[in-house]
Amino acid sequence: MNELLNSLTRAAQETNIPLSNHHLQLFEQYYQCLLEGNQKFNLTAITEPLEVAVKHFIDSLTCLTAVNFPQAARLLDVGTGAGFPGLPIKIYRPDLNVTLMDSLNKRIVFLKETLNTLGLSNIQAVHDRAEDFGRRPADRENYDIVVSRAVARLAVLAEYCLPCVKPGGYFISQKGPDIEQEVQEAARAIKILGGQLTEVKKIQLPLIGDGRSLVVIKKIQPTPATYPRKAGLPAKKPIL
Ligand SMILES: C[S@@+](CC[C@H](N)C(=O)[O-])C[C@H]1O[C@@H](n2cnc3c(N)ncnc32)[C@H](O)[C@@H]1O
Repeated sequence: MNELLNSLTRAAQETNIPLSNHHLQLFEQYYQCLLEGNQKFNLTAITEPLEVAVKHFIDSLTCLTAVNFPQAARLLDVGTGAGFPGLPIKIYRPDLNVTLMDSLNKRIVFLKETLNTLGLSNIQAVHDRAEDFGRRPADRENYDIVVSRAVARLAVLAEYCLPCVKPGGYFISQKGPDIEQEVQEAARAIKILGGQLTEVKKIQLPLIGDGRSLVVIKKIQPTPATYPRKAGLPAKKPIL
């Protein structure tokens, strides 16, 4: 077995996320796309098989341990970059209807090529800014779950993501190990935008042991129509 599949299998066992041969085949294809795409699109500094298996693929799949993802749920990944965490989640759960969104078009071009290669259906890559996307009637409050990794501080990210979550749905923010201060700083934004902090789930990545946090926020009320504010404003003047 090659190094990627060997690492992925061991990491998945340790995390209690069983992977089928079909999953492994798709992850291997995705890895090849990442390596090839990296030369053209400059996608990620992480390219070693063990690191990609754990820090990209398994790290993405840990979102599935945060809340129940209902069958055929609509999932949005804000600032997906090279597809994390949305694409590994889709590989694992093909029943989900997934939208990968990013404001950088070259990442979307890469993702469209990759989705073609992997032959996945019910998944789309969309070029947009979160602030504009969240105001579109077709997308606003239309996702069961919104995920995001490494895009912005939580107070800013809440304004990017919560407007798209259906009331009753969840926003899962993937963060590093020391997140308490950032969560506190975002408390007002989360409340104003209609969210309620449910849990900060601590994760230890298998094989390498690095710590991560999943900040789980439930949407309990509709987001006021004034949010998200116009592009650039959430980052420039976060709700604090
Ligand atoms: C550091 S990368 C993280 C990519 C991926 N989520 C990951 O964890 O590997 C941040 C990504 O967020 C995107 N981004 C930043 N601000 C955004 C916004 N306002 N709307 C949509 N995408 C945004 C960037 O283009 C970039 O691809």
